[in-house]
Amino acid sequence: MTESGKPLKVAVLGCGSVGSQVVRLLQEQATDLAARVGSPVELVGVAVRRLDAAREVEVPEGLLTTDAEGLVSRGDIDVVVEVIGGIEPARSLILSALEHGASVVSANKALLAEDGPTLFEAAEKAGRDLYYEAAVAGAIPILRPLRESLAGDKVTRVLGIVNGTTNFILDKMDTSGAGFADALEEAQALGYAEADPTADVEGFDAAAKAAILASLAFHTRVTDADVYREGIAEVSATDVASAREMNCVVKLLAICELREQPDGEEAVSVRVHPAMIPRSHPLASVREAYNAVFVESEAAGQLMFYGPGAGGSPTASAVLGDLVTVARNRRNDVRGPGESSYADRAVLPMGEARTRYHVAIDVDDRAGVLATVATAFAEHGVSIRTVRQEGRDDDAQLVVVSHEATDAQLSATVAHLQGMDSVREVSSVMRVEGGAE
Ligand SMILES: NC(=O)C1=CN([C@@H]2O[C@H](COP(=O)(O)OP(=O)(O)OC[C@H]3O[C@@H](n4cnc5c(N)ncnc54)[C@H](O)[C@@H]3O)[C@@H](O)[C@H]2O)C=CC1
Ligand SMILES: N[C@@H](CC=O)C(=O)O
Ligand code: NA
Repeated sequence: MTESGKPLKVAVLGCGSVGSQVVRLLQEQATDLAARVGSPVELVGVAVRRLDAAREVEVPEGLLTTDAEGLVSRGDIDVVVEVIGGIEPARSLILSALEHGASVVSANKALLAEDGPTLFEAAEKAGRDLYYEAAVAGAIPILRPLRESLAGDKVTRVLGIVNGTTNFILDKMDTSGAGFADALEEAQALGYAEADPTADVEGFDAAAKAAILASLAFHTRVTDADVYREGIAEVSATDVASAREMNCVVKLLAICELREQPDGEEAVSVRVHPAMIPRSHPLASVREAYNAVFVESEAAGQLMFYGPGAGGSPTASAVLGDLVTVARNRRNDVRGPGESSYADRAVLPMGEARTRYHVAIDVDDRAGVLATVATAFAEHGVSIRTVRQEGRDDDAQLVVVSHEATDAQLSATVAHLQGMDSVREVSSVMRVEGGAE
């Protein structure tokens, strides 16, 4: 056991947006952190790519190094904070830190979603902690509640707005009627969206977070490769207006569900895509670049976690929370809860996901067309909840909202519709989530 009073040594890898704020908080909160941990928390090294780069924080003399591997393998480091991002060298550095006896705190959703099990097994073998609260929804405490507070309950569903950039864009489209391209431009001008917004806009960032959420919620291993993903680039101003007419709003959702199979086994379904949700749903009120995660569990019912999902300082708050936890554990020579994957559940293909659908179909405006469209839905077992028709000279648009069906049933229906003479185009298909059937 580390003696009371003996400093716990912390190394930070990366001094960018998050790392600089971690370094700042470690310095500014040193007295409180020592009191909370029970020993001083001493920053002993900060690995950077370039010593002469401009930084948002002043790093004390002699702590900067470009030799990250040398820092994590010193052998006397208690906690390594990895805020470099990306797969390599972050993975090798975390593995080396664990092998050399350090516990690890990381914000690296991409790495945890792609190769979490390798890291969890290394932490287990080393008898050290690996915590990553900042990796999902930034400052919002969601991973610890799933791992610890809800450990005695059964989580059945997690619905998350876990990407601030796309939420900002969709919110702009909803409030101003802007198209996707204009809203993206505004997000970039305000610094929310990166110059290359692919990871956010195409849903890769949210899919990584969905994999991490599903793994913790359902005690099983889910990687980003298991997650069905669609981004928001195809969401049109018309889709957003259509949602508005139904008193809904379009959000990019990470949806993790526990599904009972016909054989009684439970499997998981994990998907990220734009969806309409009723304006009365708590997630509909999540505006601008905020994040929120809505959790449904058997005993607790419905819970909502809300706050800033990104930004250097909010993300550093989550990193520091983990740091205090693992530092306390080091001081007491114990480990906190590690990976829980005992349930070993299958991940269902997207075709087996069940939800409702909003389908806009451009058709010839003549007698019998509505009946043939309804027949196409019926033939694939998709029950229609409502139909609305808007006439335009000799053509019309039918807007069909279905009851729950599988994605495979809906895809077959759309293919059928597209082959019909009276159908000019299936102009939009959007899933509808978060409401009563
Ligand atoms: N910025 C945010 O709002 C959030 C970030 N995260 C995660 O936090 C991590 C860090 O993100 P940011 O700080 O935004 O990125 P950033 O790009 O601002 O900072 C990363 C820093 O690591 C440095 N670096 C890269 N390779 C290095 C190496 N081999 N040795 C030493 N330093 C190296 C870079 O020079 C850069 O300064 C990522 O995993 C990201 O996904 C998570 C939640 C929110
Ligand atoms: N790019 C992400 C920030 C980090 O998780 C977002 O827009 O939410
Ligand atoms: Na978080």
